[in-house]
Amino acid sequence: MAPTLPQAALAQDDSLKYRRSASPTKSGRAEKSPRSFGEKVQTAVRLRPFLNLELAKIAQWERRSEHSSYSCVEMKPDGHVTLHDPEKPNQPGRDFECTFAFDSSQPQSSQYADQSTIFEGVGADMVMHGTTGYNCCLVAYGQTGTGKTHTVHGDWQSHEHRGLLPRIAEGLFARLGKLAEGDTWRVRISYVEVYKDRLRDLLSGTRMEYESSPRSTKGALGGKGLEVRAHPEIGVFVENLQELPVESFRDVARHVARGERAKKIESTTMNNRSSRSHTIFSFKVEVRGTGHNSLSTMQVVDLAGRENEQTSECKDERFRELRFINRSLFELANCISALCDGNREHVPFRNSKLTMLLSDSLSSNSRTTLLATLTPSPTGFDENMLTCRFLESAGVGTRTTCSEVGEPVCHDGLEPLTLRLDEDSVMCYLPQLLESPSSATSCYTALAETLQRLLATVPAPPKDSSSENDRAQFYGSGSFGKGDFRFNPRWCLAGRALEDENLKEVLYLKERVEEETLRTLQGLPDECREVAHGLSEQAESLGSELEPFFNSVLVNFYLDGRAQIKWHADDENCYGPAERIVIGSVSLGAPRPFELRRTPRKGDGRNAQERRRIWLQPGSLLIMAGAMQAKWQHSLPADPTCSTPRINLTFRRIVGPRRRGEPEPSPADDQQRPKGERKQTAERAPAPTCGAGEERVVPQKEAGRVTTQPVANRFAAAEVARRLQDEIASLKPMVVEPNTPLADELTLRETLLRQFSLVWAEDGQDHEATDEVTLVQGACKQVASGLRTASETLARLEHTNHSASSALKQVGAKLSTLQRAIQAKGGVIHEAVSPATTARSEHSDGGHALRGPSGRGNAGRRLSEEKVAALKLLRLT
Ligand SMILES: Nc1ncnc2c1ncn2[C@@H]1O[C@H](COP(=O)(O)OP(=O)(O)OP(=O)(O)O)[C@@H](O)[C@H]1O
Ligand SMILES: O=C(O)CCC(=O)C(=O)O
Ligand SMILES: [Fe+2]
Repeated sequence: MAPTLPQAALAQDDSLKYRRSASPTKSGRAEKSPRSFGEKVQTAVRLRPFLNLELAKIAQWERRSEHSSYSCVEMKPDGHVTLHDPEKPNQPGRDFECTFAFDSSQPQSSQYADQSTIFEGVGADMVMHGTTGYNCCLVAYGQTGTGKTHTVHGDWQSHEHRGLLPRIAEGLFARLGKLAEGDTWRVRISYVEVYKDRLRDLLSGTRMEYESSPRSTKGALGGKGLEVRAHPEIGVFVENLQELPVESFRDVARHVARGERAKKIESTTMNNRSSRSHTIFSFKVEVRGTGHNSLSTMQVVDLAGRENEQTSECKDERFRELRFINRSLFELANCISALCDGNREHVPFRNSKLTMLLSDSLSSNSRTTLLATLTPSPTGFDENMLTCRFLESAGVGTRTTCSEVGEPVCHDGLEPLTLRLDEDSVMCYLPQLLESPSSATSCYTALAETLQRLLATVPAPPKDSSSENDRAQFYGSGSFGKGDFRFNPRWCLAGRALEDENLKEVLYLKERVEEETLRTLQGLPDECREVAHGLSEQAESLGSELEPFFNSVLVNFYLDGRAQIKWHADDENCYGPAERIVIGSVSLGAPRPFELRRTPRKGDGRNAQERRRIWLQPGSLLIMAGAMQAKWQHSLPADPTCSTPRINLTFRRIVGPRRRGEPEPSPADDQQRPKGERKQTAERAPAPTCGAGEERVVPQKEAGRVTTQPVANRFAAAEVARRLQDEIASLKPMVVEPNTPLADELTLRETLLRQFSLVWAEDGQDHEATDEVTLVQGACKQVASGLRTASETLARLEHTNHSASSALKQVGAKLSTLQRAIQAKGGVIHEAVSPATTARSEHSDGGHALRGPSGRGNAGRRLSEEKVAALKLLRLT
């Protein structure tokens, strides 16, 4: 049965097109061409049948009639695959397109793709390319137990059940046998295993054990150490790896059988013969003929299977292996993202042995096939989604990740780490803040439950995967009073009312973080303590009973690996001088990488930056101290291999608001930053701001109790506008007739939105820095009229409507900034609607309006009770 091919692939002889685009060099190595990665990569998906264990599970569901249809994957013609979320049976499913979609789920079906179908689809081409001087590479990728090894190897002994590799070997020798008379050929093979980021030669013939040190270059006892090297002429190679000459399929089979015995295979709950290592099998094919010589490499890669670290039942050594597997797959995904992003100069191949080994195949003009394996089991839906997204990212390639340059120093061990980043910046990492991994899990579960409950009360985020969705999707901040904690969820600037929450998990974590931060900072080596000036003094105040050291926390909720936070520093003025900010960051849920780079300076080349990466484990504590926020930036990059949520809590100390007279960063300052920096910084989830527009000096003690702070920045503006727009969009279909209550509400919200746009449009301008009093006046008038309309809107909307009142609070914050700005420039604040004035009006509770120096104001306008109430509210902020 032929594989299902998209029309595009049928329309042309793709192999011919490929051949024309790159010619083999004299040395046989294909030249680099401008061909983009997405173009030279083909993607294939193979769906395996249900396994007995899975069928048993389905039998259980059937009894409880929970599921009406079983397979979560639908294979369609033309390379289309649809994944159905078993939890949402009424939704249409998510479509993916690839070059080949092989359906091996039902052996009886006429569509059934057996081993020979797979070879015809993706293997035969490789043989053709390999014997005509082109490099090619096939990478089998997928969740553990989905059939990668079955597809790559199958049963070598059986003609019918042989997998791709034996079929490629067969095809290769068959083709070489048909070369013209006089042509000669030579084939050498190698077989290397990457286990826990260490290499082993599977053909070396010795029964090998790994050395204990992961950094050792000696991969095996009894054999020479293997190391990946890069050579400008010959490319990437493995030093000391054997390349054995072979002349027939039988030779290859014999060597592979021996290698397979040495391979790291263990039984896990997901697969009783699970590959715990990645293996790369290479054929080097040299052909010498009259008029042409060629040399090419064909690689067949059987990756170890990805598995969810949160749900995995793997323990001890199996779990440690799993972490290495997932990390290296993350690096592979990162490289593929970088390759797809045509603008990226650097691909982070050096971050793992696996990616280094594949770098030539992926980056030179080699033909790459990514073959992903899927399970039909509904329990595998999430993992299938990740697998398909991985393929999609290779095909579409718009994702950007942040680990593009430099050589990060990685830390993913379990031992504590203290890094003196430079003369006065220190970072300490404790992989386990809580007593045990299980207490981290239960803390995560409890907190996640509350956050999910809060999320359920606000509008869902937009479905698209636009850049808006690319950062932490939910955040909140809170502060600590005496023995309690108030949390303000902030996913909901224009959403429904949310009760403040006293999250006891946060209180508990805070106690642990303070204790550990104190201990860690006091225990720093002298030279670190001294250079990180202010640390000892700060550490002392940690012990004070009167005042907690950390008086605020920012909570980020990352739904899955797509949510990310781009490069930034937590250097808002409210934390005090950037040279001495201490932040304690707790991670719960999915492990994610965290990256550091020096704050870019003007003129820095893209590769100039020093970088670090550490993996933040669930239950870990990262302390950033000294001048770190002044000299370094951090980011939490997207992780295409992560499907589960993560919660991060950064405990901070707010020491006061933006200092008096200090201007907001002007667009001119912004221009000094390297390109690309501005947008990223603006887009990050805001820290618990102390009110960018607010100048009231908050006494230190009071700072701990400030719970609601206006978020006066462009991010918030965009967010408000977007939320309102979303709401309007969701209301529109419901409005059947004009003059209905819903239609009225819609109109009101639209008005509110317009007002916001006006108000916030001003936000990018630096009112304080300019001498243009008129500018301030203009803005002031806008705000006043925005306030008026918003108040009227509030009056007509439900009194308790949180969206309107929180929106008003922000308008209010803006208003008071402008009031002060006008005063500073000699303008006149006209308390036009003083209590005395309003006493003459029907609703005489007081209120005020604002006038610019021109004297034209809103005096005398009657204010409704609601508006007055709203204004009172505003004055509290
Ligand atoms: N297409 C298929 N037809 C029949 N059985 C299959 C198919 N694919 C996989 N299987 C069976 O599923 C089980 C798991 O397959 P396999 O070991 O190849 O998975 P894997 O993806 O390599 O797993 P890991 O990553 O853990 O090594 C095996 O018992 C295998 O025989
Ligand atoms: O999630 C993290 O680990 C980092 C969060 C962060 O940097 C921030 O919120 O400022
Ligand atoms: Fe941060």
